[in-house]
Amino acid sequence: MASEQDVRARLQRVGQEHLLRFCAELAPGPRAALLAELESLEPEALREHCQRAAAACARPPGPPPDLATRLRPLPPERVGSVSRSDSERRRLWEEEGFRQIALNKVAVLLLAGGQGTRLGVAYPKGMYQVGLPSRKTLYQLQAERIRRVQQLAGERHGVRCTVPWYVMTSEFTLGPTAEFFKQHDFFHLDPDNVVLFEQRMLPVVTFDGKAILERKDKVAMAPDGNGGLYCALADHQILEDMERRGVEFVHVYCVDNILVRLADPAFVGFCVLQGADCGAKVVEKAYPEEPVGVVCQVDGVPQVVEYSEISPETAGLRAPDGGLLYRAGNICNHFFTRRFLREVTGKFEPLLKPHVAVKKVPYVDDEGNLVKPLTPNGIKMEKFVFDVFQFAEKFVAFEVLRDEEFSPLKNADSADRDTPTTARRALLAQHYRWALQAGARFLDAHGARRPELPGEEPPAVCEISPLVSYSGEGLEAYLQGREFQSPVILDESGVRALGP
Ligand SMILES: CC(=O)N[C@H]1[C@@H](OP(=O)(O)O)O[C@H](CO)[C@@H](O)[C@@H]1O
Repeated sequence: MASEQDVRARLQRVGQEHLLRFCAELAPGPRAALLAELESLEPEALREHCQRAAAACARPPGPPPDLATRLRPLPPERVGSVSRSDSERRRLWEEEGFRQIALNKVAVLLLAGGQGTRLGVAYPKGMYQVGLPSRKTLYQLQAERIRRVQQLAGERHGVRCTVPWYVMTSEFTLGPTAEFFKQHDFFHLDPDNVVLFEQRMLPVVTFDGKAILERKDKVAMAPDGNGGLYCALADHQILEDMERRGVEFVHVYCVDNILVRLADPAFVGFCVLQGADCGAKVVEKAYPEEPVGVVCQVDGVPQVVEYSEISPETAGLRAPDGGLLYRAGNICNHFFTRRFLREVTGKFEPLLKPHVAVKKVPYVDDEGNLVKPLTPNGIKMEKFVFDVFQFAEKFVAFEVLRDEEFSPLKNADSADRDTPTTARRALLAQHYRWALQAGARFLDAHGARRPELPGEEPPAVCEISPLVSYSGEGLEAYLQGREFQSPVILDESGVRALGP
């Protein structure tokens, strides 16, 4: 290990020696930990990172002034739509997706390095359970959807097949996620097919370009954004692992959407049949200020303009049909060919521009007191996973129905939207719809039929295990013509009424 002197000299060279200002008073353990942490920061990279952060932050906030004139919606020929296509076309997409899954060519990759700050929990978001009757967590729902889609593809093609699950974690989420998966026996997936890997962390920087100490013995670090994926793929030889397994197509998604369809055969099939190397699932934006990125074109090149980087005027523009002009809302579900990912990691990654997020970051002041700032004081630099769309040879978007596929968990229940309550409702409303379509009827406590028009809360609670149905299929056998008293759970062992 390098001596304090060496570390100090390196930091002095790049104007960051303040990071050692409490070193002398630390006990040997914390002191060694701090020196090890500082030694791992390459001085020139640290200098560049800090300067870049301060410079980026000094630029006027908001979108570049000419962005609005360079922006266009995606041309219709690049967009496939579930609602605007006939059932035969949808069947063809799905069939192709299942075929690729059965050939073991499809993997899913979860972006799970985030800290869940808005949700207000200290553990990984995937471990959150939104209060479903089954108490299942997001991770469990996802694992079970993988199992089901493997089973469906396998049955169609008379094979056993695997959809490997790659999980990108960060320093914050790796330990607890690995532990949680073990505790739950990988939700009955083969642990060999669940690959956890870690994204990089970057120092958080003050407005004048100094890395922040969050404790006397620790630099404030933050994950490098979900676009840290591309460095992490290279750091951990994930593409080589995919190649060994014969994976050609990767469905990348973020952890917080309770309705996410892992390895969605329709989406995968659509992208494959289009010959796309890169694709994004979108839903129609609900309202101009909705915090979702818009998938569009800038100077004719496909891109996502993030909600934090679009002006309210542009977001509110209307198309001739009265809908939003920029209506393709990004739901963080992306399709990539392995070949494209290889190109990105090998060639394009350094061209991705980091985005600036200004946050309140706890720090130690010059006297060594821990301060929780009331106003933002720290710059986090993050790359965005979708910033690679510009490099695609053929980019396509796939529009799906919000009620069926998008209900993200972003905020605590004190907020109006995207909360545990809205996520739970969205899932239960979907399952209620599926049950009705499959011919179930629900009775109230007095044996009377419940009205069948879902309001905010579905009129009956019916939770369907992903192991029974992935997207509403196969339910008639259990439900056709049967009457149930709410609440009901339908899992592998059949329909189970829950006690009062
Ligand atoms: C960098 C990135 O991927 N941003 C995504 C992602 O944003 P969050 O800041 O994680 O909420 O999820 C949104 C959908 O839930 C999507 O609309 C947005 O574009």
